[in-house]
Amino acid sequence: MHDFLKRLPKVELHLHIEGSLEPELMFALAERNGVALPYASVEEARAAYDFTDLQSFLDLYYQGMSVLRTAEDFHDLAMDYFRRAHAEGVVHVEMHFDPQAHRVRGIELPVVMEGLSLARRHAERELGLSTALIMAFLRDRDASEAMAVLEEAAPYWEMLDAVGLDSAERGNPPSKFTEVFERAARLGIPRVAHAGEEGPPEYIREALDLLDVCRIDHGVRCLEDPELVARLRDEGVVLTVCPLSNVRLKVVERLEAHPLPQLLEAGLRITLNSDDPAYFGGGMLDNYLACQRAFGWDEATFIQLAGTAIEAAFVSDQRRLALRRRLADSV
Ligand code: HPA
Ligand SMILES: [Zn+2]
Repeated sequence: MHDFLKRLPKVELHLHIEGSLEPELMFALAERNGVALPYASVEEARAAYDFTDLQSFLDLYYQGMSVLRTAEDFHDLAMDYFRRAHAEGVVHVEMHFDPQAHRVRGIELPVVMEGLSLARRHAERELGLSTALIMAFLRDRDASEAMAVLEEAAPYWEMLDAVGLDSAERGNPPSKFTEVFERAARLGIPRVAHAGEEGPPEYIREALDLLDVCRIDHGVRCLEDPELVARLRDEGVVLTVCPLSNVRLKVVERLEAHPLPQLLEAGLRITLNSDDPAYFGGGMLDNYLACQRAFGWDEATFIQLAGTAIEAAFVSDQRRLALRRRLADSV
């Protein structure tokens, strides 16, 4: 099964590129940029990744990215991840990035865009890995700031495959960002949002009704609301589920207790993703393998999951056909 899951062409729809920063690269960039870290060693950093909830993770996540200062840093960050992903059979990556988390530390959007854009071109050329870019707004900051970032991104609108919504969910409902997402819609930019990770099912409804999203990131708490589940199924809304993330952030107690089997049983369109692989104990292959161990899924189930991700990806018709063919050829 390991060989099959490694070979399976996997498409990742939910990844925070800043959350792919492994402690080794964090230390290398800290040295390159003269940034002090609160850890004495790579091992100490890893040992600190012991989270009680989403906020306890976000505190370390925002601290970790302090080493990212130049376009080269962002390029190296993304290429480091793309190489690892490619090595484990990932063929397409859609990455969220958090411009506000960089702007508050004096790193402006053009620096981030230059580094990530270069890495995307390198990944395509060197690895045959296609990528998409999702500019995320931090929901625990003001909507006016998100709007300002969207306007500031005008030179890059055509490079954005979508805008997203992440960071601390509780107390920050999607409705806070209705105007920002309406503006993105008028610009023709697709929309996704984190909802129903720690927040209630109502946030998933709001994301659909007010933000007009085409995918829900996480969404696992939908099961608390049978009517919502029926709607998600009828409308074919794709959920980007992150199994190891949910365990590490204590959304579920352990993977065996994760509602993934119920979500599939309910007829929902489910995908598997790594979220923040450097912090949550593994990348795409680790997530697939962990699900195999926890749920005993057969090959057909993984082919279905990988296929759903291909159908929901922000890719051209031509690329989607190529990905479908890769999937068919791999099994
Ligand atoms: O898992 C997450 N949830 C919400 N916001 C995030 N930002 C990075 N990772 C996450
Ligand atoms: Zn996420």
